[in-house]
Amino acid sequence: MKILTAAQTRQADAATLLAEGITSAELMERAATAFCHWLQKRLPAHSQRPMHIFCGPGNNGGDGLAIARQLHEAGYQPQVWTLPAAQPSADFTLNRQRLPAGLPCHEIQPETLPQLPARAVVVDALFGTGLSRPLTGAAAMLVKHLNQSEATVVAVDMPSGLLTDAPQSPDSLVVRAHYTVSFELPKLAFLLPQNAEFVGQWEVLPIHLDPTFIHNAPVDNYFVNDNFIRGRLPARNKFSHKGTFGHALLLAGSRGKIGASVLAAKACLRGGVGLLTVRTPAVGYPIMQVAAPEAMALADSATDFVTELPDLKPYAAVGIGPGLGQEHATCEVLRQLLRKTKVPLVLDADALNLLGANPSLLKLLPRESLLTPHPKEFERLVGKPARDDYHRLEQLRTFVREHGCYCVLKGAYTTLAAPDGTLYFNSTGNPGMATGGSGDVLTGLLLALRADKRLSPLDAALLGLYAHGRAGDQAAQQTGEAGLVAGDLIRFIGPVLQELTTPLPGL
Ligand SMILES: NC(=O)C1=CN([C@@H]2O[C@H](COP(=O)(O)OP(=O)(O)OC[C@H]3O[C@@H](n4cnc5c(N)ncnc54)[C@H](OP(=O)(O)O)[C@@H]3O)[C@@H](O)[C@H]2O)[C@@H](O)CC1
Ligand SMILES: [K+]
Repeated sequence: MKILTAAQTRQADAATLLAEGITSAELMERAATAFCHWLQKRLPAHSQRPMHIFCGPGNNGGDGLAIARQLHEAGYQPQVWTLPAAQPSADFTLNRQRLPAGLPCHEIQPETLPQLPARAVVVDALFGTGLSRPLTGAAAMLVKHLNQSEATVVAVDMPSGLLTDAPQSPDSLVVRAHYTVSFELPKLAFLLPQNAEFVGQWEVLPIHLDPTFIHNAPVDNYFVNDNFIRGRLPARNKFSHKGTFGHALLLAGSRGKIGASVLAAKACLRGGVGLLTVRTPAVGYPIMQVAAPEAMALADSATDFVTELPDLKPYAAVGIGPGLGQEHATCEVLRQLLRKTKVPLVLDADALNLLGANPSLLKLLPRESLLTPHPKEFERLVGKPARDDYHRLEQLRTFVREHGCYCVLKGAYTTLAAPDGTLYFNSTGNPGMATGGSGDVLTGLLLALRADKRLSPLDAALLGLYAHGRAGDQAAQQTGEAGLVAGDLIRFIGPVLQELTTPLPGL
């Protein structure tokens, strides 16, 4: 799914009117109907909860007025509140005129703000994608009032006050919505942690914007949902052999952190790798042999950490990092690996910390390497903290362009950056996965997919992120989010990959 900017959303709106020969009021009606269906499914008219619909002067407010009329027709008893405005939009004015006589509509004044008890439902249709500056005056006062109330707040398209694809100044007022019901495509603002308190739980409803416009729109950001992933994982050919799926090498583990290497190894095996060899410090050798008998273990001559790089000839891909430690000798192994490898690399955890601490190593990074930092590791890699989440995304784009690599920034919407700077926001996963070892599982899975000769680097990375999150979602259904441990993810990898495998075309 593409993520359009606010300006592109306006263009998509115009293109749809042209392509379908409809008026903007008709498209607004479509959006309002989609919203009302969403609400009606969750809140029946007979619930009798007080409902207040707050409308701004533009088309977001127009949506609010159309929503009010449709809900009124469906048996709800909403009250409408409009902001005083010199020049409301044409579709606002039209829908204002269309309000039935029996539907109360008030202009908002400081002294006439309604009481909003906990039972009340607020529909926030003040501002959407057309917001152009911070809220002031009556709008600011109203948003403060909404945020102080205990009512349930549902935002139309955007929580009012939030910009679609740029940061607003830190002291800006923004509606804290419990739900944001948006149209057609997700907005960048929904995917960033700093906006979570405003956006709440979000959903996008189709309103059938012009598919040709969307198809041709150049974008920097994608949302990776099921549709986007389908078709990327080919079915296994009956005559395929171990070589097709590659022989992977994993360099991982140190005393006290052999578990990380075991988790990564098991995930790699379940990710479908042909063969797996694990370089482990001697202390990990018997553990690996027992815990993952399908993997071959190569014991290092050092007891506690990895000090030797094996001959790289047999391998289709190399993963390094989980539980590795940051000993000087291990750092030298990483340096040699970066110098010598001719196959794809997956770098995680301490491998990234070593890169961050030794910038000369970064210069050796082979093109198309795949790095999987969490925000703190990423900060160490780039050497300075981000001002905010938008700045972090810019840092990410700059980093991958500079190093010609793929970088996975782990978080609620784990973000893959491709070497050209395009960002892909993953949709799967849950907070239960914020637990030790979850990243090691991801590294193992990505290693398996990078060793699979049938997959492009981009497809391998996208599939890995998506399948990892989906395995987490399936595991959490059984364990609950709090009870989820990283090892639970592993047994869901196989079934999830099976689900994502492209079936034969139907007859
Ligand atoms: N695109 C689509 O596909 C579809 C879009 N639809 C809906 O349209 C919405 C976008 O509508 P929109 O463009 O009219 O913008 P909107 O957010 O209502 O605000 C603009 C108005 O507010 C004003 N204003 C701005 N900031 C302000 C401030 N801080 N304080 C005070 N005023 C401020 C601004 O004035 P100006 O900046 O011109 O001075 C202008 O008057 C979109 O979110 C969705 O809900 C659906 O109906 C159908 C499909
Ligand atoms: K809104």
